[in-house]
Amino acid sequence: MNAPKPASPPVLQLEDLVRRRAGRPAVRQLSLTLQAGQVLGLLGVNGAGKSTTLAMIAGVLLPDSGSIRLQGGDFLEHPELAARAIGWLPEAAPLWPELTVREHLDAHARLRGIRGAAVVQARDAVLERLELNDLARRLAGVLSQGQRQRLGLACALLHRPALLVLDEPANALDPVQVAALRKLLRELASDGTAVILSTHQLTEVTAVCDRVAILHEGTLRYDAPLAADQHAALEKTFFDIAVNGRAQAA
Ligand SMILES: Nc1ncnc2c1ncn2[C@@H]1O[C@H](COP(=O)(O)OP(=O)(O)OP(=O)(O)O)[C@@H](O)[C@H]1O
Repeated sequence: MNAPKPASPPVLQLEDLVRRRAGRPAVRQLSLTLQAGQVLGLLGVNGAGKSTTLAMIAGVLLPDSGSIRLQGGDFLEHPELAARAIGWLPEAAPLWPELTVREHLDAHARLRGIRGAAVVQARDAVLERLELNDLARRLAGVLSQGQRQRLGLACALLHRPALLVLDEPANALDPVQVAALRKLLRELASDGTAVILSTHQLTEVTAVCDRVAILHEGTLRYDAPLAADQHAALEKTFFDIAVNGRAQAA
């Protein structure tokens, strides 16, 4: 008889993450696990610690203590794991104004270790997916905010990461592009990509996420699956935590 196949490790495991900023705790003892194909919405009021959490997951900010495992590997000991496994879109996509859209994608491909014909393949796929073909030769410095956001997302997706980390991804997008982003995230999730996104928009969470976590003053106060049609319940939980610091019984 064949031995049962071992289950894949979670895409992301945070254990007791702590990070102080400007001498004050920004994230406290944060633990959570994300599986392939899950879309987690990270909510919280301004200053709750969302961006700090995402920056630690993306590897651009070191935790003071705690551990981060990516696909089972210790990410803090092997930061190179992030280049392969993570696609990261910070709050404002970091772009070089003097490079074209296409040059950005080529540069990102090389940074991710993609070489030769695979560069063109990866670049063309995201140009198509993010509807950037018409802008391929345009300089990033003259793109509109929404177009910059789409280019940032294309850079994050280029190497088909196992985990996509998005800080306010719908910022500056028009309603047509918001709908396209929702569809894209659902498609990625059904292909097994894990997504963690922070947002202030509860509607974004109810539209695309199957799980929601709420941070308050750096502490994880809520983490639960989100079924369809739960917008009203989520709104109540969010405001309970934002105003009283904890969820009230239904
Ligand atoms: N660069 C920084 N230097 C010092 N303190 C910072 C810095 N960035 C954030 N902080 C502090 O860390 C805490 C958490 O901020 P963070 O940006 O993670 O929250 P957030 O939930 O993403 O907020 P927002 O919704 O406003 O973007 C806040 O108290 C903030 O003042």
